[in-house]
Amino acid sequence: MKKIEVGLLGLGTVGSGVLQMIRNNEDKVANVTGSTLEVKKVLVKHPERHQDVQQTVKLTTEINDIVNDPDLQIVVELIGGIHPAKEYIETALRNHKNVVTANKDLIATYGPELVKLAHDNHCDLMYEASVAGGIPILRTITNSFSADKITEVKGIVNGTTNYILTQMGQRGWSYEQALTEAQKLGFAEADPTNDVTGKDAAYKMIILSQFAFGTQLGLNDFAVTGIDNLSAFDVHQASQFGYVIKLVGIARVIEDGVFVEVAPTLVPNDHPLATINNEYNAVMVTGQAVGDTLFYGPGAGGLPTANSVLSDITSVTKNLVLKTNGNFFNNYQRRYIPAPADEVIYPYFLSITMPDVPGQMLKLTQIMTDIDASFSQITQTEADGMAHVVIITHGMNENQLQEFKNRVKDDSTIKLGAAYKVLK
Ligand SMILES: NC(=O)C1=CN([C@@H]2O[C@H](COP(=O)(O)OP(=O)(O)OC[C@H]3O[C@@H](n4cnc5c(N)ncnc54)[C@H](OP(=O)(O)O)[C@@H]3O)[C@@H](O)[C@H]2O)C=CC1
Ligand SMILES: N[C@@H](CC=O)C(=O)O
Ligand code: NA
Repeated sequence: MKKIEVGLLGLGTVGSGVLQMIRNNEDKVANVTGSTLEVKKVLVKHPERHQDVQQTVKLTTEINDIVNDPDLQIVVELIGGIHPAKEYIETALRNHKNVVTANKDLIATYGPELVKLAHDNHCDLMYEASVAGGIPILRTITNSFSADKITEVKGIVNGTTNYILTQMGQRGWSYEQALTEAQKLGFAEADPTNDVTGKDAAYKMIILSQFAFGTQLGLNDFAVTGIDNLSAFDVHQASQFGYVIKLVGIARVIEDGVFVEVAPTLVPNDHPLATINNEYNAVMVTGQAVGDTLFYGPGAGGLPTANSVLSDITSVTKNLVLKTNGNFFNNYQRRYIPAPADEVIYPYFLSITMPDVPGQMLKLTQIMTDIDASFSQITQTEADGMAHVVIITHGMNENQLQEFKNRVKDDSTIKLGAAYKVLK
């Protein structure tokens, strides 16, 4: 049986999982692909931290040991971040090595140019693990929705923030305590800023939009809000109304355009996304023909993510056996047109502080009336002479919301704390 040699870049949470899975599932991989897999070399930064594997695999700190090794046919990039991962992948592709990566930062930012480089060199470039860790979502969209018109992809695509929100809500942990635990468990990025600010989820929505709608978005094309400013008060108020706040990514076809956003969002308690807890993710794909479908699984963690990496490695291996490498992982392409703001309509959760004096509520009601918006639910609590008013509106479009924000900004007595979309 043919042997395929693999070079691994990175031996952290995911890299260790990949090494373990290749070794533990040797027979099945051989059976499925018609070829055996061997990890020949692993690139690390701190070899002294990996003494446990030093007897069984060659560790190196020199990238050229891997990208210039003529025997290696697959390079698996699991170091993360843009640089030097980008340069390492480029060299590997130029040297005709097939590449598998879990790096959403890189694919969301430089995907098209890396895809072209792979294609020009007749190599595969696959990245199933870059979105929603262990959920096989990219291959599902590209293969199983190939003919249906996808109208919306939305979901929880960051494990760290979902873990933090769950632990804060269910166990009363502080934000810091929950984040520290998510880091210990290997869910968070090396620098968790991207997780908590929503950037990691935004990268994943960029990739999901490529697969679902063929669009090539950049981070500046849509609004991204993380959970780093989410207040415990708002979480509590939302729960009083029968909602849970989740960090949700939405990519939805509206008219001829696509609306994309990542933000804390109110999810009704009986909505499937409300039940997704801890590091688990869920992606809801709606197709014109199929209707709603839901894909659920661990969004972070070593072995679950390694499983997605292995699905790519075995696909590349099958292509090597059949000599069919060099096809696009996803080849749907369409020009991105932003959705018209007046057609992006959602109810909103508005959290407002204002002096607890006569006439204030009238002012707020007047602003809502002026912008032609209306209340669906409203509560008021008082503390220290201030009224904290929480409103759930009826559907408002983005222009109305902006007008509301402008009007509130112009009124020195009314302070808008949060404006979150509400899912139905
Ligand atoms: N963790 C998760 O749950 C998920 C992660 N991902 C993605 O997978 C990738 C890897 O993540 P993860 O395993 O968590 O990351 P880790 O931080 O756990 O591991 C990174 C590994 O890369 C090595 N490394 C980092 N920089 C360099 C460098 N310049 N040269 C050589 N080696 C380097 C480190 O070496 P050393 O150990 O010697 O320091 C380490 O072994 C990232 O792109 C991440 O976004 C995707 C889905 C889920
Ligand atoms: N840090 C990411 C890891 C997977 O992509 C997350 O928490 O989801
Ligand atoms: Na995936």
